[in-house]
Formats: sequence, structure tokens, C-alpha cells
Amino acid sequence: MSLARSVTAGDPAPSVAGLAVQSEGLSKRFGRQVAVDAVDLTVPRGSVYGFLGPNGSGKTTTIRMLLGLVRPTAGGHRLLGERMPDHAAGVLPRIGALVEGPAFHPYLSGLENLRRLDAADRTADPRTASARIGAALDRVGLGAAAGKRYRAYSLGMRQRLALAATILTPRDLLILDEPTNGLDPQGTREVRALLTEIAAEGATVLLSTHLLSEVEQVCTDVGVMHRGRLVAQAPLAELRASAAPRARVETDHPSEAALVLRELGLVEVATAAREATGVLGSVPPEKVVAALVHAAVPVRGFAVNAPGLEELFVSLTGEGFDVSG
Ligand SMILES: Nc1ncnc2c1ncn2[C@@H]1O[C@H](COP(=O)(O)OP(=O)(O)OP(=O)(O)O)[C@@H](O)[C@H]1O
Repeated sequence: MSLARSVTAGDPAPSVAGLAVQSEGLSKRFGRQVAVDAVDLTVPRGSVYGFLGPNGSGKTTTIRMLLGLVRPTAGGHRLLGERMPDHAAGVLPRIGALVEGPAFHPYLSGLENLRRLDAADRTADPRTASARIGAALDRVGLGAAAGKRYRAYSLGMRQRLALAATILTPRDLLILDEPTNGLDPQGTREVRALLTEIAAEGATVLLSTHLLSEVEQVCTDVGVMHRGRLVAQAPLAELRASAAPRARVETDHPSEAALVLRELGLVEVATAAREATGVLGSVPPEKVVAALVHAAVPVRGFAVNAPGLEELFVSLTGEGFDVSG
């Protein structure tokens, strides 16, 4: 019996069940402008998925569609395996979202603001409210500033309070739009550590960012947006491997050189008119040179190209990424 047939009607297919977010052809037009163009997201459960792209590439609009804050022009999606928006009532309480800061009251303290939000959550037990709110404030590093009025909070503190609001109750999925925006370096480090911790506890985290370094530091998976399109999506380790250092041998005898590269254990060995290339892996470049000499392959030039993730993404999008932070 096929796996597909063992699933009862109406159940999501097993592959879908393994995904925290899945979209098909998700699209949004604003008048003539296509802001999001047929995006197929696959966010594995338990991953920290970096939704990476320059400003204006469509990340926020995609996130707003995922959360049902804006209606797609075309396409659809599932969250935690459930078709949206049909199952919104059951699924949304399991999701924490940070999109545009929640409406915090300027004259109430951070603590009082969280109390209000918590009280409005019908799924939260009022008897454990104080412990829950205190823990959330501590986790985002606002314990000491809990009694301060929101209007006196810095941008970074506001961002942390918004984050605290998303983790008041345990969530299966966090969807965060630029969660480290406006934070100082220390705050940025703390929030990144917190996200890693939340993921280690079993939740899936989808965060948008324009910082490649953020993806490299916290994410297990990445989706790259460019002008409304998802131009790449893969586990980070896979992308790193495809951006791995490659040896390039300039020679009039490319097939002989390729043979040497293969024998040494280089992978993805390829030949062109006057060159042979291969991914070095753990083979040191000097060993390649020595082997070529030993095999008497006439070499005119030798180079190691290590494109790195940044170069790989730039080649995909034709645009640079902000690598600071
Ligand atoms: N409500 C709207 N009406 C018209 N155009 C919009 C609207 N919202 C977004 N856009 C346009 O859609 C495109 C994608 O914007 P979006 O905010 O989704 O990008 P982004 O990648 O999140 O960038 P940023 O980080 O600057 O928010 C932009 O060109 C933007 O101007």
C-alpha cells in the first residue's frame, strides 16, 4: 500500500505534515505592481528559517499573507500542516507573530502591557499569568525595565517587548519580521541567542532579515527573495556546500587533470576547453598541485575560488547583501 493511500482523506500528506509553513504560488499584486510572485515556501518543522532579501523584495508582504493580514491575489498556504485561512481559529493560537509592533499602550509599563495582552488571550490560564509574563520579560532581558512606561522605552526595548508578547505562551511556530531591527549589538546578540534557544525547545522559527550574517549565525535553512520571487531555498549546509572552495586548473590537457582531481577525492569534477575544476572538500590545494606535477600534467595556471555564501546570493540576485551585524 502506498504511503499516500494510508493517509485518511482530509489529512495532510506526510511531506506536508513535516513542514511548519508551506505555500504554493503565493502571490500579491498592488495595482500593477507584483509584490510577491508565485512563492513556494517550504519551512521544515524545527528549523530556524531565514527569509532573506533586500528591502522591498516582498518579505513583509509574504509574511502578512501567511498570517492572514493581507489577502493573496493568488495561491494558498498551510501553517502547521493546516490549510489557511480555513483552520485559522485552531492554528493561530499556536503561532507567535511579530510583524508590525502590536498596539502597546504608551502610558502603561511593559509589564502592564503584557498583562493586557495576556488577559485578552482566551487560551492562556489567568492563574499562571504573573509567572508567564515575568518569564517572558526575563527572557528578552526586560526584567529590570518591566515597570517603565512603554513611551520611555528605546526602539530596542520596544522590539524586545514585542518579542516577549509573541512568547507569552509556548508556541509551535514563530513568524518574525526583522526581529533584530533597531537593536544595538548586545540586544541583537541576545535576541539571536533567544531564537536559537526557542528552536532548541522544538518550535519552528521563521524570521525575515536583510542580513546575510544573521542567517549565517542563527538559521538552519534559508529562502532568498529577490523582486518578489523566491530565487533559492535550501538547508544552509547545502548552500554552503555549493559555495564550497573549487580548484581550477588551467591546462591544455583538461581530461588528464580531471583524472588527477578525481583520484585525489575532489568532487563535482568538470572539464571545459582549457580547464578542469573540482570542489576541494578536505583536500589541501598544495596536494593538488603536487599531484598534477607528479602526473606530469602541464599546468598553465592554478587557482582556488571560494565564492562563499555572499557571492552565491549575489549571483542569484545580482544585488549585494548587508553583511554587517
Ligand atoms: N500596501 C501596499 N500598497 C502598495 N505597494 C505595496 C504595499 N505593501 C508593499 N508594497 C510594495 O511591495 C513591494 C514589496 O514590499 P515588502 O514590504 O513586502 O518588501 P520587504 O522585502 O519586506 O521590504 P522591507 O524590508 O523594506 O519591508 C515593495 O515594492 C513595496 O513598495
